[in-house]
Amino acid sequence: MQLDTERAPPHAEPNDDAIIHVRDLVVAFGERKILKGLSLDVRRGEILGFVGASGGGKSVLTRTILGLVPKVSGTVQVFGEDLDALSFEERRKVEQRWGVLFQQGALFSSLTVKQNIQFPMREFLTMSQRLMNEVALAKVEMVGLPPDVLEKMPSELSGGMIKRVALARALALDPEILFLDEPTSGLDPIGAGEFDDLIATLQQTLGLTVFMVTHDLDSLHSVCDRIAALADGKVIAVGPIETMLKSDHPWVHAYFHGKRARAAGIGPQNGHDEGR
Ligand SMILES: Nc1ncnc2c1ncn2[C@@H]1O[C@H](COP(=O)(O)OP(=O)(O)OP(=O)(O)O)[C@@H](O)[C@H]1O
Repeated sequence: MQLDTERAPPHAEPNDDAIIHVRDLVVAFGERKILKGLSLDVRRGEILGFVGASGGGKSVLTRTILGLVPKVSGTVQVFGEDLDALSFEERRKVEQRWGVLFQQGALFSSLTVKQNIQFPMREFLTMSQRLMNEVALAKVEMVGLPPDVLEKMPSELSGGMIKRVALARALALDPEILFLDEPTSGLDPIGAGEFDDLIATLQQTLGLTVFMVTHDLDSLHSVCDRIAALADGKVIAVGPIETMLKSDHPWVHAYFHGKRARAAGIGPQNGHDEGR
């Protein structure tokens, strides 16, 4: 089986441009190992799409990087820091430097949009109400929503608007890294395409690094600089779409050569070089 990792071997030191550095990561629930020695670098300033079969452990990896799931062994460094080695206060400082959009949007249903966006500000910072209001307004505008959305309740919003509000909240503290767990799931193709465009624009204007778990082949094609594929508890291919097309791992091959991939414009017929 061909290993397509274009990165250094698993025991190498982090590259200077690796803002997230994962080596030999093992995560298990009871006896059941989900991640079995996974290694991955996410480079500063890139949009990395993370794909893999359903139930394969994509969310588990995200949650482990965020320090929400304990690891059995291996190394996880974010901004060069090993979260497990940090004090509570140091860890909170690191947590302020990332924003997270979980799969379901996960807004607090009893809070207004404004209160949802201000939640991380209240949790991590001491800011006047006036300044928080200004920031909340700037964030809704940043994600393409009108100011009157600020006083609405989540139940009054469409699915696409909820995703945008959740994104505004993830951006509340001006993060350096944005974690997105299936950001376009549940959106219609037009809404998903607009959300992809928004991510790409924000990444460029804010200089973000984006780690995006997705099943959406359109997103992978249109916004991701690189893709990492998870199978059997490891990253078995990483690189641009062309690298995925070259992989002879059965899952990666089936995923990137299937009917849906062709419909998303992925493949040699669309100018992707498949040559070895
Ligand atoms: N807290 C937990 N306790 C026990 N098992 C868990 C826990 N969290 C996740 N799992 C299991 O780990 C496996 C990987 O789950 P995960 O949610 O990471 O998959 P995924 O790749 O994100 O899937 P999907 O694409 O469907 O969202 C699943 O079998 C899941 O049941």
